[in-house]
Amino acid sequence: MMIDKRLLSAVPESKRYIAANVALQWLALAANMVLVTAVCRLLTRLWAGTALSGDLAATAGVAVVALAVRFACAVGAARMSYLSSRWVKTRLRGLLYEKLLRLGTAYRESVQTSEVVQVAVEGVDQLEIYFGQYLPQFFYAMLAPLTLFAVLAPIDLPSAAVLLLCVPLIPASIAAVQTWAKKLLGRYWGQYTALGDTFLENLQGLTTLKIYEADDFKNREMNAQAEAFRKITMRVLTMQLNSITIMDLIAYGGAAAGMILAVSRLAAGAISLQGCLMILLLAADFFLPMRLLGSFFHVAMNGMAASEKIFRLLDTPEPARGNRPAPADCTLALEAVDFAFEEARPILRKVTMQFPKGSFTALVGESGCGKSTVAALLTGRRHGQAGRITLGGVPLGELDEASLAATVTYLSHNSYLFKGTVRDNLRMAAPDADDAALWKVLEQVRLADFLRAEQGLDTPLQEKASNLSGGQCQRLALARALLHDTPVYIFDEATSNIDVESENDIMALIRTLACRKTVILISHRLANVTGADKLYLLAEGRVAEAGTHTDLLAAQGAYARLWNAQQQLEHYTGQEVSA
Ligand SMILES: Nc1ncnc2c1ncn2[C@@H]1O[C@H](COP(=O)(O)OP(=O)(O)OP(=O)(O)O)[C@@H](O)[C@H]1O
Repeated sequence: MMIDKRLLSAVPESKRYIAANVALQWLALAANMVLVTAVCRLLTRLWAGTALSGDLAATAGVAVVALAVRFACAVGAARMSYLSSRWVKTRLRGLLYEKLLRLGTAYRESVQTSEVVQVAVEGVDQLEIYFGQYLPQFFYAMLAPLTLFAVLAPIDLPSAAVLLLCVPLIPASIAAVQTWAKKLLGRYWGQYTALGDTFLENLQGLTTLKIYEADDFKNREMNAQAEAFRKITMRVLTMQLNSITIMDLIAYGGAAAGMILAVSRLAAGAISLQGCLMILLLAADFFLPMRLLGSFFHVAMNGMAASEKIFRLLDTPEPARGNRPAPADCTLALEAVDFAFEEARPILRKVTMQFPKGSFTALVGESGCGKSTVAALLTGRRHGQAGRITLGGVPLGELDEASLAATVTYLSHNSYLFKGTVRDNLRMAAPDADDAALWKVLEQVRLADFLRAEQGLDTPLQEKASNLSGGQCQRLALARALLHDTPVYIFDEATSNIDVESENDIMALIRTLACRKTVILISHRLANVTGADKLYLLAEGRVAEAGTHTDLLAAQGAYARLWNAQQQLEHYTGQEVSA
């Protein structure tokens, strides 16, 4: 009940540090008992007037040694706590990291980024106390009263028995609140991650909120959420404080009961003065370890609530992953694929498409018709609910993920550029590429002149390359994609959000690339796709039309209507500009 076996077995290395910690605390207790015995003997002799001249020096010597041992044990136990905590952090964060890697590119299908951050940082920190302090204290709190009982029982069995029997009242009081506390802490963690989620989102979207003057509204919304979190935090603290007060009452009450009994036994002449003094001085030690355990317990419970989240993440089903290498024939195909984010709202229905090796295919259709979803399926970031998605006839699920990544490069309009230098960002696509190769792709995307005027390949980039323009970011992302040099490229609206000059440059590069690679181009602008070997028009989750630009125009269907509408618009805009 108070020890989570799965948690313990997740970090097996911590067991020996916990054992050493308990042993050191026990040694400190033994030193304390020796000290108390020596002091009590001296006091008794002084009281009786039988003290010898060397008694004081001998007791002082014992005291110095005992205190030195206690100090060394305390330092050692703290070191063991630290080592155990260090293992917990390393191991659990390692497990979480490996899990995310195994979930692969599809990880966001099952977990939210902010939850991963909170669980891996704060959640694991909570477990540091569970392993470093709570677990050693749990075992020591069992051992200490039994040891004291073994020492005091021969002196006076009734007093020692009363003290021992009162000790379990502390864990009993903890158990009484445990079920309730568990529920409360579960809710506390739920609200904590939800608040973190909102905070992260609002922080990322702060500029947008300012532009629309919606920051005040979001502020109130977050205040309400923070207030709810404050309330539940106060409830957790109240619960912990109340429980600590109850434990204190039991601890001091129990010790007092034992002491009163010992004094009355002394008055009745049933025990010696030295025995009575020993019981008086050691009575509190029966309860202190259990009392300390009680105070760690609430932190440990918090850690256990966090561990549920950790295990939920670790238990997230992983997509079936094979280990077959990508075949030489890099023809991609979708056969009768169904896909839905929510069951009630199908996005793709029985979609069949072929992207033969070396071909140039375009996906077009109205916004929201599922073009990017097809791209996500082809790159393994999403998984279809029915049908087959294959590369060279091999289902994607059977392919080794690295091999798929080495075959297909995906470039969207918001590819991630990392903080660092231009070289760092390019090198992640080709770690062995030399500077000449990097400059070559930068020339191709027409970014070289700009970078030469800056600091060349060492030009620093801020987070998300916020110190570059939209067109420059897009060109740099394209340079990185070209450097990756895979047989298949998927461009998903790679020219949206940028100026006409950049768009023309990038489109020219994509067309050149299409002469030697398999290219799949998703574009809302039909003028960009007229040269494609085949066009697929998606509508309402189905392939509505397929063929070359000329075929589809001749068919006079939805594509032709879309084409005419866009032509009219571009012609009209052109006239407006020239007028
Ligand atoms: N993570 C998601 N959860 C739920 N629904 C989603 C999610 N992502 C996309 N959708 C929905 O799936 C549908 C298809 O989205 P998709 O991004 O594939 O469209 P698209 O054709 O690429 O659109 P656009 O041209 O505007 O980029 C949309 O209706 C969208 O609302």
